[in-house]
Amino acid sequence: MIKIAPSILSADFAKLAEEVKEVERAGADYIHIDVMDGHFVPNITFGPLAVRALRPVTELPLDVHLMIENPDRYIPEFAEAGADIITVHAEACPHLHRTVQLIRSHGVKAGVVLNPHTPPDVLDYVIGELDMVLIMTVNPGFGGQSFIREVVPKIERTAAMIKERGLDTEIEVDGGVTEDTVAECARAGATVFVAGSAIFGKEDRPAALQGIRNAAAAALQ
Ligand SMILES: O=C(CO)[C@H](O)[C@H](O)COP(=O)(O)O
Repeated sequence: MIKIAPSILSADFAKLAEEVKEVERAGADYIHIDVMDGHFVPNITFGPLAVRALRPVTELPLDVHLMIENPDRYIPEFAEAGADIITVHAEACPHLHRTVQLIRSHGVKAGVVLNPHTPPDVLDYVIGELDMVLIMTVNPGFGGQSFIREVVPKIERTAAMIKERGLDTEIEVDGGVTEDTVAECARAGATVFVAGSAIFGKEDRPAALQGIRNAAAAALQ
């Protein structure tokens, strides 16, 4: 099952609702919202108010990626704003298990994000609590960066860990995902593909989204 999660970081912020509706009509599975605080990453984007504003715009799950320090401070607000999935960076959470429990206590799906340099071993004692693992294939902070191919074996290792334990945790990949790079991620075991510039940077968004989905599907045949 292949899921496509357009990242609104590359959308036109002046017409965000229309952009979200367009990718929903085009068959997107999740709306990926990149929350950046200017501390954990050097960029600033959306807060809970943006999630709240987008909630009535779409029926799709809102996949909220927190690239922030001290996420525990804001998880309740993002949950109340309408997030369906909240992912937090392992690198930002000294008490990762507690943070995951906090997300789940709000009835929201929980995920952990790994930066390109972070080994999957950090998931060892928490993976059973996770709905999603998000593997970054760029250093977080900006859209439009080049795919870091060295990360692909980490997708394979994570997929093997999930399979060995009989879990159904989703593996999402984020960063530089295009028609050209999605195949190797799919073959490695990823099932959810975040794409920002490869969708919103294109004139024909439905064709771009379908192109990524087709390339992932073809890789699995
Ligand atoms: O988390 C992210 C960056 O930190 C993003 O989701 C990223 O914006 C994806 O964009 P692109 O597909 O253009 O690489």
